[in-house]
Amino acid sequence: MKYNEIQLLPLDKVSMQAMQDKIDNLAKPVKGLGRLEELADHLAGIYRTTAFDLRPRKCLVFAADNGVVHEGVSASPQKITAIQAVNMMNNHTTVAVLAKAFDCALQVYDVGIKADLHSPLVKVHKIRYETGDMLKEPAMTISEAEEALQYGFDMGMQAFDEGNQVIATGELGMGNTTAASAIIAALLGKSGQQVVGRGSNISDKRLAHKIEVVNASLQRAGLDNKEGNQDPLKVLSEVGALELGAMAGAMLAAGARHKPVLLDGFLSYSAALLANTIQPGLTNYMIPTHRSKEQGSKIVLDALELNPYIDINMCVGEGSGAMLLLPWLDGVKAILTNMNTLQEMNFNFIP
Ligand SMILES: O=C(O)c1ccc[n+]([C@@H]2O[C@H](COP(=O)([O-])O)[C@@H](O)[C@H]2O)c1
Ligand SMILES: Cc1cc2nc[nH]c2cc1C
Repeated sequence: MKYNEIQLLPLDKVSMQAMQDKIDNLAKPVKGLGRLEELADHLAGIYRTTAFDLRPRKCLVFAADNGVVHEGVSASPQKITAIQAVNMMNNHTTVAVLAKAFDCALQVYDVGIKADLHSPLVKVHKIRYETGDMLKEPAMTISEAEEALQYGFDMGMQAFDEGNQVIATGELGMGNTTAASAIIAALLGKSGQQVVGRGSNISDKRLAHKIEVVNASLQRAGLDNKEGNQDPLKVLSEVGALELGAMAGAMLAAGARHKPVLLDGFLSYSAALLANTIQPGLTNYMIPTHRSKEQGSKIVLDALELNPYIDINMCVGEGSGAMLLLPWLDGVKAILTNMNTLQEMNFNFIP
Protein backbone atom coordinates (compact mmCIF):
# COMPACT_ATOMS: atom_id res chain seq x y z
CA MET A 1 0.00 0.00 0.00
CA LYS A 2 1.19 3.55 -0.68
CA TYR A 3 1.72 5.82 2.32
CA ASN A 4 -0.64 8.44 0.88
CA GLU A 5 -3.48 6.13 -0.08
CA ILE A 6 -4.74 5.03 3.32
CA GLN A 7 -8.40 4.87 4.31
CA LEU A 8 -8.71 6.77 7.57
CA LEU A 9 -11.74 6.31 9.81
CA PRO A 10 -12.78 8.93 12.36
CA LEU A 11 -12.52 7.88 16.02
CA ASP A 12 -15.33 5.53 17.02
CA LYS A 13 -17.56 7.68 19.25
CA VAL A 14 -19.72 4.69 20.30
CA SER A 15 -16.73 2.84 21.77
CA MET A 16 -15.52 6.04 23.41
CA GLN A 17 -18.86 6.52 25.16
CA ALA A 18 -18.93 2.82 26.14
CA MET A 19 -15.47 3.24 27.67
CA GLN A 20 -16.48 6.33 29.65
CA ASP A 21 -19.61 4.50 30.93
CA LYS A 22 -17.44 1.55 31.93
CA ILE A 23 -14.98 3.80 33.80
CA ASP A 24 -17.79 5.73 35.52
CA ASN A 25 -19.05 2.37 36.78
CA LEU A 26 -15.81 1.41 38.51
CA ALA A 27 -15.51 1.52 42.30
CA LYS A 28 -13.78 4.92 42.56
CA PRO A 29 -14.88 8.56 42.70
CA VAL A 30 -16.47 9.67 39.40
CA LYS A 31 -13.80 11.21 37.10
CA GLY A 32 -11.22 10.27 39.73
CA LEU A 33 -8.72 8.94 37.22
CA GLY A 34 -8.42 12.35 35.55
CA ARG A 35 -6.50 12.27 32.29
CA LEU A 36 -6.06 8.50 32.50
CA GLU A 37 -9.77 8.40 31.61
CA GLU A 38 -9.13 10.64 28.59
CA LEU A 39 -6.38 8.23 27.51
CA ALA A 40 -8.67 5.20 27.90
CA ASP A 41 -11.46 6.92 25.93
CA HIS A 42 -9.01 7.87 23.18
CA LEU A 43 -7.72 4.30 22.92
CA ALA A 44 -11.29 2.94 22.70
CA GLY A 45 -11.98 5.40 19.87
CA ILE A 46 -8.87 4.24 18.00
CA TYR A 47 -9.33 0.47 18.53
CA ARG A 48 -13.13 0.76 18.03
CA THR A 49 -13.75 -1.42 21.10
CA THR A 50 -13.31 -1.24 24.88
CA ALA A 51 -11.57 -4.64 24.85
CA PHE A 52 -8.09 -3.97 23.46
CA ASP A 53 -4.60 -5.22 24.20
CA LEU A 54 -1.67 -2.84 24.64
CA ARG A 55 1.02 -5.50 24.22
CA PRO A 56 3.14 -6.42 22.37
CA ARG A 57 4.52 -3.06 21.34
CA LYS A 58 7.46 -1.78 19.39
CA CYS A 59 9.48 1.42 19.16
CA LEU A 60 10.75 2.23 15.67
CA VAL A 61 13.80 4.52 15.68
CA PHE A 62 14.79 6.10 12.37
CA ALA A 63 18.36 7.39 12.15
CA ALA A 64 20.11 9.58 9.58
CA ASP A 65 22.56 12.43 9.25
CA ASN A 66 21.77 16.00 8.33
CA GLY A 67 23.93 18.09 5.99
CA VAL A 68 22.92 21.28 7.79
CA VAL A 69 25.05 20.19 10.75
CA HIS A 70 28.05 21.56 8.81
CA GLU A 71 26.64 25.08 9.34
CA GLY A 72 27.47 24.83 13.05
CA VAL A 73 23.87 24.49 14.30
CA SER A 74 24.44 21.62 16.75
CA ALA A 75 26.46 21.14 19.90
CA SER A 76 26.96 17.48 19.02
CA PRO A 77 29.57 16.05 16.66
CA GLN A 78 28.00 14.28 13.68
CA LYS A 79 29.63 10.94 14.46
CA ILE A 80 27.31 10.57 17.48
CA THR A 81 24.50 9.50 15.12
CA ALA A 82 26.42 6.42 13.93
CA ILE A 83 27.81 5.57 17.37
CA GLN A 84 24.47 5.89 19.16
CA ALA A 85 22.61 3.89 16.48
CA VAL A 86 24.75 0.86 17.30
CA ASN A 87 24.78 1.65 21.02
CA MET A 88 20.97 1.70 20.91
CA MET A 89 20.73 -1.80 19.44
CA ASN A 90 23.19 -2.91 22.12
CA ASN A 91 20.67 -1.68 24.70
CA HIS A 92 22.64 1.16 26.25
CA THR A 93 20.94 4.41 25.15
CA THR A 94 18.10 6.23 26.93
CA VAL A 95 15.36 4.77 24.76
CA ALA A 96 16.91 1.32 24.85
CA VAL A 97 17.04 1.05 28.63
CA LEU A 98 13.53 2.47 29.02
CA ALA A 99 12.12 0.16 26.31
CA LYS A 100 13.63 -2.77 28.17
CA ALA A 101 12.31 -1.55 31.54
CA PHE A 102 8.77 -1.19 30.17
CA ASP A 103 8.67 -4.25 27.91
CA CYS A 104 8.82 -2.73 24.45
CA ALA A 105 10.65 -4.12 21.42
CA LEU A 106 13.08 -1.72 19.75
CA GLN A 107 14.45 -1.48 16.22
CA VAL A 108 16.83 1.08 14.74
CA TYR A 109 16.56 1.76 10.98
CA ASP A 110 19.46 3.50 9.21
CA VAL A 111 17.84 5.61 6.50
CA GLY A 112 20.83 7.88 5.87
CA ILE A 113 23.66 7.79 8.41
CA LYS A 114 26.86 9.13 6.89
CA ALA A 115 28.83 5.99 7.67
CA ASP A 116 28.54 2.27 7.12
CA LEU A 117 27.67 0.72 10.44
CA HIS A 118 29.27 -2.46 11.61
CA SER A 119 26.30 -3.94 13.42
CA PRO A 120 24.00 -6.62 12.05
CA LEU A 121 21.35 -5.42 14.51
CA VAL A 122 20.64 -2.11 12.77
CA LYS A 123 18.33 -2.48 9.75
CA VAL A 124 19.90 -0.62 6.83
CA HIS A 125 17.89 1.13 4.15
CA LYS A 126 20.19 3.94 3.19
CA ILE A 127 18.37 6.47 1.03
CA ARG A 128 21.58 8.52 0.82
CA TYR A 129 24.60 9.26 3.01
CA GLU A 130 23.31 12.34 4.94
CA THR A 131 21.00 14.97 3.46
CA GLY A 132 22.14 18.00 1.50
CA ASP A 133 22.87 21.17 3.47
CA MET A 134 19.47 22.92 3.35
CA LEU A 135 21.09 26.34 3.49
CA LYS A 136 22.73 25.72 0.12
CA GLU A 137 20.61 23.10 -1.64
CA PRO A 138 17.49 20.94 -1.16
CA ALA A 139 17.99 18.46 1.67
CA MET A 140 16.87 15.68 -0.69
CA THR A 141 15.07 15.09 -3.97
CA ILE A 142 11.31 14.65 -4.11
CA SER A 143 11.82 10.97 -4.89
CA GLU A 144 14.11 10.54 -1.85
CA ALA A 145 11.46 12.27 0.29
CA GLU A 146 8.84 9.83 -1.01
CA GLU A 147 11.19 6.92 -0.36
CA ALA A 148 11.67 8.02 3.26
CA LEU A 149 7.90 8.28 3.79
CA GLN A 150 7.21 4.95 2.09
CA TYR A 151 9.96 3.11 3.98
CA GLY A 152 8.72 4.40 7.33
CA PHE A 153 5.18 3.42 6.33
CA ASP A 154 6.30 -0.09 5.30
CA MET A 155 8.19 -0.58 8.59
CA GLY A 156 5.14 0.63 10.54
CA MET A 157 2.90 -1.80 8.65
CA GLN A 158 5.42 -4.58 9.25
CA ALA A 159 5.39 -3.84 12.99
CA PHE A 160 1.61 -4.28 13.04
CA ASP A 161 1.88 -7.44 10.90
CA GLU A 162 4.21 -8.82 13.59
CA GLY A 163 1.31 -8.49 16.03
CA ASN A 164 2.22 -5.25 17.77
CA GLN A 165 -0.81 -3.44 19.16
CA VAL A 166 0.93 -0.10 19.66
CA ILE A 167 3.92 1.49 17.97
CA ALA A 168 6.14 4.32 19.18
CA THR A 169 8.31 6.48 16.92
CA GLY A 170 11.80 7.67 17.74
CA GLU A 171 14.69 9.26 15.85
CA LEU A 172 18.38 9.88 15.97
CA GLY A 173 20.20 12.47 13.87
CA MET A 174 22.57 15.23 14.83
CA GLY A 175 21.29 18.55 13.47
CA ASN A 176 17.73 17.34 13.08
CA THR A 177 16.18 19.97 15.38
CA THR A 178 17.21 22.51 12.71
CA ALA A 179 15.35 20.50 10.05
CA ALA A 180 12.34 20.01 12.35
CA SER A 181 12.21 23.74 13.09
CA ALA A 182 12.31 24.54 9.37
CA ILE A 183 9.57 21.99 8.59
CA ILE A 184 7.32 23.47 11.28
CA ALA A 185 8.05 27.06 10.21
CA ALA A 186 7.38 26.22 6.54
CA LEU A 187 4.12 24.34 7.14
CA LEU A 188 2.73 26.80 9.69
CA GLY A 189 4.05 30.04 8.19
CA LYS A 190 6.23 30.89 11.20
CA SER A 191 9.70 32.42 11.42
CA GLY A 192 12.91 30.88 12.71
CA GLN A 193 12.65 33.10 15.82
CA GLN A 194 9.33 31.47 16.72
CA VAL A 195 10.30 27.82 16.35
CA VAL A 196 14.05 27.40 16.86
CA GLY A 197 15.35 26.17 20.22
CA ARG A 198 18.55 24.89 21.75
CA GLY A 199 18.37 21.31 20.44
CA SER A 200 21.08 19.28 22.12
CA ASN A 201 21.93 22.32 24.28
CA ILE A 202 23.60 25.02 22.18
CA SER A 203 24.93 28.39 23.42
CA ASP A 204 23.18 31.78 22.91
CA LYS A 205 25.59 32.58 20.07
CA ARG A 206 24.92 29.32 18.25
CA LEU A 207 21.17 29.75 18.82
CA ALA A 208 21.20 33.13 17.04
CA HIS A 209 23.13 31.54 14.16
CA LYS A 210 20.71 28.57 14.02
CA ILE A 211 17.76 30.99 13.69
CA GLU A 212 19.52 32.71 10.78
CA VAL A 213 20.24 29.38 9.11
CA VAL A 214 16.56 28.35 9.33
CA ASN A 215 15.33 31.71 7.99
CA ALA A 216 17.85 31.74 5.14
CA SER A 217 17.07 28.11 4.22
CA LEU A 218 13.33 28.88 4.08
CA GLN A 219 14.08 31.88 1.89
CA ARG A 220 16.34 29.88 -0.44
CA ALA A 221 13.59 27.29 -0.89
CA GLY A 222 10.81 29.88 -1.33
CA LEU A 223 9.13 28.54 1.81
CA ASP A 224 9.19 31.79 3.81
CA ASN A 225 5.50 32.35 3.26
CA LYS A 226 3.44 33.84 6.13
CA GLU A 227 0.36 31.84 5.12
CA GLY A 228 2.26 28.57 5.47
CA ASN A 229 2.75 25.93 2.80
CA GLN A 230 0.51 22.99 2.07
CA ASP A 231 2.93 20.85 0.03
CA PRO A 232 4.47 18.37 2.49
CA LEU A 233 6.70 16.71 -0.13
CA LYS A 234 8.25 20.03 -1.14
CA VAL A 235 8.79 20.97 2.51
CA LEU A 236 10.34 17.59 3.36
CA SER A 237 12.59 17.62 0.30
CA GLU A 238 13.76 21.23 0.68
CA VAL A 239 14.30 21.58 4.44
CA GLY A 240 13.51 18.15 5.90
CA ALA A 241 15.35 15.15 7.19
CA LEU A 242 15.29 11.50 6.12
CA GLU A 243 14.59 10.24 9.65
CA LEU A 244 11.70 12.69 10.05
CA GLY A 245 10.14 11.63 6.74
CA ALA A 246 10.38 7.97 7.74
CA MET A 247 8.90 8.78 11.14
CA ALA A 248 5.93 10.47 9.44
CA GLY A 249 5.50 7.36 7.27
CA ALA A 250 5.32 5.10 10.34
CA MET A 251 2.65 7.39 11.81
CA LEU A 252 0.60 7.00 8.61
CA ALA A 253 0.79 3.21 9.07
CA ALA A 254 -0.91 3.58 12.46
CA GLY A 255 -3.75 5.43 10.72
CA ALA A 256 -3.96 2.75 8.03
CA ARG A 257 -4.23 -0.01 10.66
CA HIS A 258 -6.41 1.90 13.14
CA LYS A 259 -3.89 1.42 15.91
CA PRO A 260 -2.22 4.05 18.14
CA VAL A 261 1.18 5.59 17.58
CA LEU A 262 3.00 7.10 20.55
CA LEU A 263 4.68 10.40 19.73
CA ASP A 264 7.93 11.39 21.40
CA GLY A 265 9.44 14.90 21.49
CA PHE A 266 10.02 17.88 19.18
CA LEU A 267 11.25 15.85 16.22
CA SER A 268 8.17 13.65 16.37
CA TYR A 269 5.93 16.74 16.43
CA SER A 270 7.45 17.94 13.15
CA ALA A 271 6.90 14.47 11.64
CA ALA A 272 3.34 14.47 13.01
CA LEU A 273 2.69 17.81 11.32
CA LEU A 274 4.01 16.44 8.02
CA ALA A 275 1.94 13.26 8.37
CA ASN A 276 -1.20 15.17 9.30
CA THR A 277 -0.71 17.46 6.29
CA ILE A 278 -0.47 14.38 4.05
CA GLN A 279 -3.50 12.79 5.73
CA PRO A 280 -5.68 15.30 7.60
CA GLY A 281 -7.28 13.70 10.66
CA LEU A 282 -4.27 11.48 11.36
CA THR A 283 -3.71 13.22 14.71
CA ASN A 284 -6.66 11.14 15.97
CA TYR A 285 -4.32 8.14 15.93
CA MET A 286 -1.47 9.90 17.73
CA ILE A 287 -0.99 9.67 21.49
CA PRO A 288 0.94 12.70 22.71
CA THR A 289 3.20 11.33 25.43
CA HIS A 290 5.46 14.09 26.73
CA ARG A 291 5.99 17.80 26.15
CA SER A 292 9.56 18.35 24.99
CA LYS A 293 11.58 21.14 26.57
CA GLU A 294 12.49 22.35 23.04
CA GLN A 295 11.22 25.92 22.69
CA GLY A 296 9.17 25.42 19.51
CA SER A 297 7.09 22.65 21.09
CA LYS A 298 4.12 24.83 22.07
CA ILE A 299 3.51 26.25 18.59
CA VAL A 300 3.45 22.87 16.90
CA LEU A 301 1.51 21.06 19.64
CA ASP A 302 -1.11 23.84 19.59
CA ALA A 303 -1.36 23.56 15.80
CA LEU A 304 -1.83 19.78 16.09
CA GLU A 305 -4.25 20.29 19.02
CA LEU A 306 -2.30 17.77 21.08
CA ASN A 307 -1.81 18.06 24.84
CA PRO A 308 0.90 15.67 26.11
CA TYR A 309 0.39 13.81 29.37
CA ILE A 310 3.88 14.17 30.80
CA ASP A 311 5.77 17.45 31.20
CA ILE A 312 9.15 16.95 32.85
CA ASN A 313 11.49 19.04 30.64
CA MET A 314 12.84 16.03 28.76
CA CYS A 315 14.46 16.51 25.36
CA VAL A 316 16.61 13.44 24.75
CA GLY A 317 14.72 12.23 21.70
CA GLU A 318 15.26 8.64 20.43
CA GLY A 319 11.68 7.74 21.46
CA SER A 320 12.66 7.93 25.14
CA GLY A 321 9.74 10.17 26.17
CA ALA A 322 7.28 7.85 24.45
CA MET A 323 8.54 4.96 26.58
CA LEU A 324 7.50 6.81 29.75
CA LEU A 325 3.84 6.51 28.77
CA LEU A 326 4.00 2.69 28.61
CA PRO A 327 3.36 2.28 32.37
CA TRP A 328 0.29 4.49 31.90
CA LEU A 329 -0.94 2.17 29.12
CA ASP A 330 -0.40 -0.82 31.40
CA GLY A 331 -2.27 1.07 34.10
CA VAL A 332 -5.28 1.58 31.81
CA LYS A 333 -5.34 -2.12 30.93
CA ALA A 334 -5.05 -3.17 34.59
CA ILE A 335 -7.88 -0.82 35.64
CA LEU A 336 -10.16 -2.20 32.94
CA THR A 337 -9.26 -5.80 33.72
CA ASN A 338 -9.11 -5.97 37.50
CA MET A 339 -11.16 -3.23 39.16
CA ASN A 340 -14.55 -3.86 40.80
CA THR A 341 -17.68 -2.08 39.61
CA LEU A 342 -19.94 0.08 41.79
CA GLN A 343 -22.66 -2.57 41.49
CA GLU A 344 -20.37 -5.36 42.65
CA MET A 345 -19.48 -3.32 45.71
CA ASN A 346 -23.02 -2.00 46.28
CA PHE A 347 -21.79 1.60 46.55
CA ASN A 348 -24.24 4.47 46.03
CA PHE A 349 -23.07 8.06 45.59
CA ILE A 350 -24.94 11.22 46.59
CA PRO A 351 -23.29 14.00 44.51
O1 LIG B 1 13.09 14.90 21.52
C1 LIG B 1 13.36 16.11 21.60
O2 LIG B 1 12.50 16.95 21.88
C2 LIG B 1 14.79 16.54 21.31
C3 LIG B 1 15.14 17.87 21.47
C4 LIG B 1 16.45 18.21 21.23
C5 LIG B 1 17.38 17.28 20.78
N1 LIG B 1 17.01 15.98 20.59
C6 LIG B 1 17.98 14.97 20.11
O3 LIG B 1 19.22 15.59 19.79
C7 LIG B 1 19.59 15.42 18.44
C8 LIG B 1 19.36 16.68 17.69
O4 LIG B 1 19.87 17.81 18.35
P1 LIG B 1 20.65 18.91 17.50
O5 LIG B 1 21.01 19.97 18.47
O6 LIG B 1 21.85 18.20 16.94
O7 LIG B 1 19.71 19.38 16.46
C9 LIG B 1 18.73 14.33 17.88
O8 LIG B 1 19.45 13.12 17.85
C10 LIG B 1 17.54 14.26 18.82
O9 LIG B 1 17.21 12.92 19.10
C11 LIG B 1 15.73 15.61 20.88
C1 LIG C 1 24.88 11.73 23.45
C2 LIG C 1 23.67 12.05 22.62
C3 LIG C 1 22.64 11.12 22.55
C4 LIG C 1 21.51 11.42 21.79
N1 LIG C 1 20.38 10.75 21.56
C5 LIG C 1 19.61 11.47 20.78
N2 LIG C 1 20.24 12.59 20.48
C6 LIG C 1 21.41 12.62 21.11
C7 LIG C 1 22.43 13.55 21.17
C8 LIG C 1 23.55 13.27 21.95
C9 LIG C 1 24.64 14.30 22.02
